Amino acid sequence: MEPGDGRQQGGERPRDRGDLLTRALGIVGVGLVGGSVGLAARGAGWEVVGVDRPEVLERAVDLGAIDRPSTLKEVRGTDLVVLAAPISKVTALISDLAPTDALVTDVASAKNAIVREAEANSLRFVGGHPMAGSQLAGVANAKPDLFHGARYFLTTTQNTDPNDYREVSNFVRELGAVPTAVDPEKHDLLMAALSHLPHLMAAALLKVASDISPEALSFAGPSFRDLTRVGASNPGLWSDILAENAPALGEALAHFAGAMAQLGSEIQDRKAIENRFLAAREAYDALGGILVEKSGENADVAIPVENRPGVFAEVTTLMGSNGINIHDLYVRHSNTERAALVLTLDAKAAPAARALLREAGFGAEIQS
Ligand SMILES: NC(=O)c1ccc[n+]([C@@H]2O[C@H](COP(=O)([O-])OP(=O)(O)OC[C@H]3O[C@@H](n4cnc5c(N)ncnc54)[C@H](O)[C@@H]3O)[C@@H](O)[C@H]2O)c1
Ligand SMILES: O=C(O)C(=O)C[C@]1(C(=O)O)C=C[C@@H](O)C=C1
Repeated sequence: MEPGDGRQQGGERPRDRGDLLTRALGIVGVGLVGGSVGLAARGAGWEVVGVDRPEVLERAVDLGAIDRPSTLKEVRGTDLVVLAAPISKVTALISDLAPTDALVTDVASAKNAIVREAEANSLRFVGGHPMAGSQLAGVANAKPDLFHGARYFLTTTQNTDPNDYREVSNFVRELGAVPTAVDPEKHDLLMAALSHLPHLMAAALLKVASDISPEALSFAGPSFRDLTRVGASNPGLWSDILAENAPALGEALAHFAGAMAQLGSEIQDRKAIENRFLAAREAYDALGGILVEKSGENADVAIPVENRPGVFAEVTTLMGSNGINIHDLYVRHSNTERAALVLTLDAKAAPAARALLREAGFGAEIQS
């Protein structure tokens, strides 16, 4: 798409820099996620304008998350618009933004209703959702590398234009994330189980322990902390997300209640509980770590290592001292006695890395 090709309906390009290669990005809602998009996009050469409250935009300019403040009317003339306001505001923003020929995406944590609204307004729309974030809010907590290596869902429906999908997925790669196509309904079911239910569970666990006595929480160990970290999430954001995904979350909650009741009925049956934990461990092992996009140029090398201090440094030093660049690394089975350290390397360097690792006494396999 060329800038200035007559797409603007009620909007102007933010700035005519006489440079056809400068791409203009409009971000509506410059908070934690919108600000992180802005920082990453500016780093990738986009001109970024933002729409939010004046004090937020002032801060966003100071932090380098946007080039300058803008308006909803003006962002209609940008090449790409990212809606990054709270989820309950997104459907209204879509109808306020229409009509526009700009390509529009969003970052909201539930997709079905938003995608339907965009299609009803005939927007060029590809819904988005980065699987990265934090319990913090606001542009002050935005980070340019928030999306690095993260899965980034992009919704597809029978109405999705393949060229629009390609443009948005290229943008997602520029943010450092890995695009993953998903049907909006399936996305919401997955998120109910993988994100929304865990947030509710954290709130419930914190309540159960707090109800025992006021000081109960001060006795908590690592397992309770691991399970409840997201209980400290932004309350406004989460009441919004959960309400938006209520139908799918209802299903996940019913399933969870059934699973808890089943476990409760088996507590005295040691064999049954042992089998439940064996199944749980297998499921946990399948979680993996950060996502690395596989291309013909990269290969993963999996190295079984003991869970002991210094072992990762031994491996990374071995690679570094032999001029082998590690693009990414993650650990599988991180809570067991042994772990698998997985390195992503240039495919050409993988055989040499395997030989070096084996010489140094590590098992190492190349995975395609
Ligand atoms: N926080 C996370 O971990 C996370 C991760 C992935 C996706 N998301 C999604 O990202 C979106 C934003 O979340 P966040 O964590 O960045 O929240 P945030 O509170 O940090 O930022 C939201 C921003 O939107 C602004 N805003 C509110 N109403 C607006 C409107 N009508 N027009 C323009 N701006 C408006 C607010 O002033 C604020 O600056 C949500 O839809 C959420 O579902 C969040
Ligand atoms: O890391 C966190 O704190 C998150 O909650 C991130 C998290 C999640 O994994 O559930 C939360 C909401 C987003 O929609 C995507 C990712």
